[in-house]
Amino acid sequence: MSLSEPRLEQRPADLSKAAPASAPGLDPVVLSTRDLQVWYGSSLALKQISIDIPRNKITALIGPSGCGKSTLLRCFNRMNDLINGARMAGDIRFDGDLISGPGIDAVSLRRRIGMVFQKPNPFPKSIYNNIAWGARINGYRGDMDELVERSLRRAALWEEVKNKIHRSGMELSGGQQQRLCIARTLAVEPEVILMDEPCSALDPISTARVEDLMDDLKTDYTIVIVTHNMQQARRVSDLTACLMLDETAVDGHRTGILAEFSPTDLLFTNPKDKRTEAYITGRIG
Ligand SMILES: Nc1ncnc2c1ncn2[C@@H]1O[C@H](COP(=O)(O)OP(=O)(O)OP(=O)(O)O)[C@@H](O)[C@H]1O
Repeated sequence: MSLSEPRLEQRPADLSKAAPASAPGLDPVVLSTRDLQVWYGSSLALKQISIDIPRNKITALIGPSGCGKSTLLRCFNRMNDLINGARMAGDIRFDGDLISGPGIDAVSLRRRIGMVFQKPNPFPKSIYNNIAWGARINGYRGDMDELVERSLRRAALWEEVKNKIHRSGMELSGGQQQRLCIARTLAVEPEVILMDEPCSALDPISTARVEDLMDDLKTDYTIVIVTHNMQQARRVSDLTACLMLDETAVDGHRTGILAEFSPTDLLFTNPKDKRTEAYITGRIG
């Protein structure tokens, strides 16, 4: 199936139920959902998620396993369209434009909302071509050498690879591969970078490099990161959304809900929601 052919079925949003979990403050909102629901087959994976993601901030999504963090992340650039049986209801807006409806060009959406995955996944190509390939496909007509260098510099990798730019990207360490994947994402000049547990396969030193890089990137990009690591959420994010499993679900399905969305300092020191408190103190696993 072509990436540009959305498979998700649409149902109208019941906006009356949607109480947005807005980011406090005056930051402009770049991504928002209203009463977002996602099913896999007949199983409701996410229930009534209404959230406003602010621009040029790092927003962390935390919560117990299976509460729908990755599902929510994938909604933002329509990656769930690629999953058989996935469907959603509700609104998702990007820069105010509805992106959850039919007829969305998912390829150009994913150019503007890039994604970095848990396991570094460089192409089996040279470091240079890992950057240049996507840019060429996207019709880049500028100076390719300059784009490759700029992207690698922006991802804090240039100094480590500048003398072996035509060697395979697969020869790099795991942490370097992840920064190469970030450089590849940056090369198509997205506005938002979605990161799904980007450090879970990395050692502590590589993790620290990626975290430093994220902090640097937020001046130009909005970042949404899924992490299991609460210390990481505390270290890197400005805001944290805590998803939990819906205790009222009676059909045995695991359904995720948004328990709390707050500035990270506040969420970890003075959580408003009892379930958030139970999760961050380790009483819910
Ligand atoms: N491709 C899929 N097909 C069917 N069900 C899925 C699929 N992906 C996720 N699910 C289900 O949706 C629910 C949410 O999964 P998701 O991976 O989004 O949660 P998560 O919070 O990111 O989990 P984890 O922390 O374990 O990675 C789970 O019950 C999961 O089994």
